[in-house]
Amino acid sequence: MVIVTILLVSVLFILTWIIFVKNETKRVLLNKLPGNRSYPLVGSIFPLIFMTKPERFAHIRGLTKIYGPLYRSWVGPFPVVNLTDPHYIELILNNTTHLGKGFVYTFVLPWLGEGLLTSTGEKWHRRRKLITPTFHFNILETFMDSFVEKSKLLVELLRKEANGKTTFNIFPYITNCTLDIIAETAMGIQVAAMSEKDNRYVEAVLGLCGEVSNRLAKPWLGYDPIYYNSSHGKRYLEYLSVLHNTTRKIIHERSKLRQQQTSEEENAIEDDYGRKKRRAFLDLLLDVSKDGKVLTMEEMREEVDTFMFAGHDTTTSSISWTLFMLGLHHDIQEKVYQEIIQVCHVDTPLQFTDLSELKYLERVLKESLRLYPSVPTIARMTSEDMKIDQYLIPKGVTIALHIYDVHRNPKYYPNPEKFDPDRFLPENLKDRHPYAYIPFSAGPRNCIGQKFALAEEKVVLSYILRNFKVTSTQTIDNVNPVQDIVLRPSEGLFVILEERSK
Ligand code: HEM
Repeated sequence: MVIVTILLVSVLFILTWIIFVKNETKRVLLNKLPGNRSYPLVGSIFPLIFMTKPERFAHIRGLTKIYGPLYRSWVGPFPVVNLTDPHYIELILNNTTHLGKGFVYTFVLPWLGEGLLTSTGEKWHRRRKLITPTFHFNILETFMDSFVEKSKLLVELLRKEANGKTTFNIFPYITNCTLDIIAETAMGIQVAAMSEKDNRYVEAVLGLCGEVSNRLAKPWLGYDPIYYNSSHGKRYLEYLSVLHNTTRKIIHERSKLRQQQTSEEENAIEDDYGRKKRRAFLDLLLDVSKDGKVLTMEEMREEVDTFMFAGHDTTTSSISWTLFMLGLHHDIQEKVYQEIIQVCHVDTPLQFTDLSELKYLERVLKESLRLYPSVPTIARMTSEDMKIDQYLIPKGVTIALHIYDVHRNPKYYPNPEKFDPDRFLPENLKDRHPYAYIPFSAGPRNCIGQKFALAEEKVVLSYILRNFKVTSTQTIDNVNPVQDIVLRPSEGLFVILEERSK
């Protein structure tokens, strides 16, 4: 054991030294940018090592205040340029050159492989073209039945907690609901997460995302030989096995269902429950993987993993933070409620056409995503040298785009901490910089599921808010956000629900 440790430490030093020497030119150029002091091996993120996750999140926010909207940091031996002003963000996102992702994404490669989120170059381009039609606006209408059905089930489950006095964590309820929705709409199968008590898939997503953020804060864990021999790496592999087993099972179940279908059923316009039939995202993947020419089985698994994750964890975060904010602002919640009872009829389910009428709810959702963007930071890799202001940023540098900080920049959002949905009234939008609001990123690699997300969120929130009055029992100051890929409350989001009279 001692020999293995000595060997691993020696490998670590040699690797760090090689990267250090290789990065000499980059170091000279990037050290011209403002930024905090850097140390060998750990780079400039030394303070993060001793911090809790909420402290790390708060610390990174503080760096913008100290160094401004353009600063550099060193994550171990890797350079990162950080941007928090829309003018700089536009240079990266509105550009077809820097489409590759930063080194951070390599930590999710064993899980998501080279799916749409992580792939680059020609591979990404082909996949994006292939998958885009399955999330087209026109297809959303066929998902409505599923959004409504799952929302109703969620309301029934929440009813058991809604006694007007018990405080409980609403986050897991929302997670199970969005998981059921993505499984049914995109994969065409039922995972019944809402009916299970402890869902291993959900636990594994949470655990694996947490491991990725640990790797970032402890640079020595960035080296695979060290990581996979540590307790962290071993846990990562356990989570990975649960996740891949789940997605393989999903693919298997959908294939079996398709084989059982007669050609009559296949061509039917409606399913057995009289709901409009749709071609699920997974059906498209299965069709083009038949002979392995367009996608191999493993490539299909990568996309299923990508969409299962990106399609539920982000919407969970957004719905939950919206409820949290409404639970703190009862006046705004009341306005949303009034709109919902105007638009939605008691006896008939919410219709797709109703969604565009829920204008105030939409502004509330947008404002919540401004303050609590589900993905607080994204990254790109420069694929050629570029200039930002007077600084030359060389090829091969990770650019971190801090969406969270852009959205709280007082230059674009006066009194930025204030929850004010009217910031999204058309008259207040017209003069705002187009890259000052980017919860779904922007440009060619923007979120493919953003219309899906907004439609789903409106339905789920309408059903919850029509049935219950929500009160948050945490404050903004003690809710402690953390970034485990997605923005999460460190301990959960605690609320009291009170049943509304029908
Ligand atoms: C509130 C909900 C959501 C938010 C805030 C959100 C946000 C984002 C962001 C910021 C990106 C850019 C990531 C990057 O550059 O690394 C992204 C990409 C992506 N999102 Fe979403 N997302 C949401 C919901 C969804 C849903 C529901 C799906 C699928 C059904 C989805 C699928 C994807 C995929 C596949 C990509 C990669 C696109 C590409 O690179 O071509 N997202 N999303």
